Amino acid sequence: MTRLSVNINKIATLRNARGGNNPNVVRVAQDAERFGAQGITVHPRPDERHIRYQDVLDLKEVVTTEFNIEGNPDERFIELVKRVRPDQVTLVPDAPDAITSNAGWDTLRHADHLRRLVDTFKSDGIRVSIFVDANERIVEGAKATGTDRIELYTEPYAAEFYDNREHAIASFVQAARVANDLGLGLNAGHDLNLDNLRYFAENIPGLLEVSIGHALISDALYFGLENTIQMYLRELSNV
Ligand SMILES: CC(=O)[C@@H](O)[C@H](O)COP(=O)(O)O
Ligand SMILES: NCC(=O)COP(=O)(O)O
Repeated sequence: MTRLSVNINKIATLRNARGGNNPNVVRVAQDAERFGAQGITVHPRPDERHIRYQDVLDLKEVVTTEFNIEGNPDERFIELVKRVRPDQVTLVPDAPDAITSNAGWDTLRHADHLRRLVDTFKSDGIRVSIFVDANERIVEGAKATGTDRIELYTEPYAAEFYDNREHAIASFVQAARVANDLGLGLNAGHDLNLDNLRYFAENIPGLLEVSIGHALISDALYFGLENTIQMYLRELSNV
């Protein structure tokens, strides 16, 4: 079974546009759970352009499903995650000025750094996932850090999906097989949507979780949040 974690960054983007508290990020998280989300994901960035560090503290008080905090592990992020102790932390190597996440870790080059991070979070009982490209050697490198899971960066899959889905997914299937063989848990995310989700989930062995934000929140403008979450869950059913 593949679980759906709803990324609520874009709710905070909308809230921040006016400086008030509408929409209310905490309330949306609670509603998303009520509508069937099996997890809540947030990605605080140093400029707090969407999720603020205070949001993460507030969400910790109310989230009852899996709480997943993603981000680049700078000092402030590490301190926040260790204070909040979410169910899962996902380490993402994006630069502070990146518009959005645009690559996974080079787990070979940053092996020592990642090993230390994995140790520090695991010693607090936090499950660790490392954001990676679909590349066998990179997955093997992730295993060597001691991480519990990896999250496959799915933007290249999403970008090629409409032209050639078999080709788009091939490297992801291979990377997933390696992860399965190594006993690494498997998550995935970035640019997954109602068109490409089922094909991905049906073809990736051992896919435990997808985190979806941008497309899901955009779809909610048309279909409403409750319907939209149900539509995404339907794409994940019977896979
Ligand atoms: C790690 C990942 O792929 C997502 O967290 C994505 O980066 C969403 O972040 P933004 O909402 O800031 O684009
Ligand atoms: N980890 C990926 C995520 O949380 C959401 O990414 P996106 O759906 O906003 O591209």
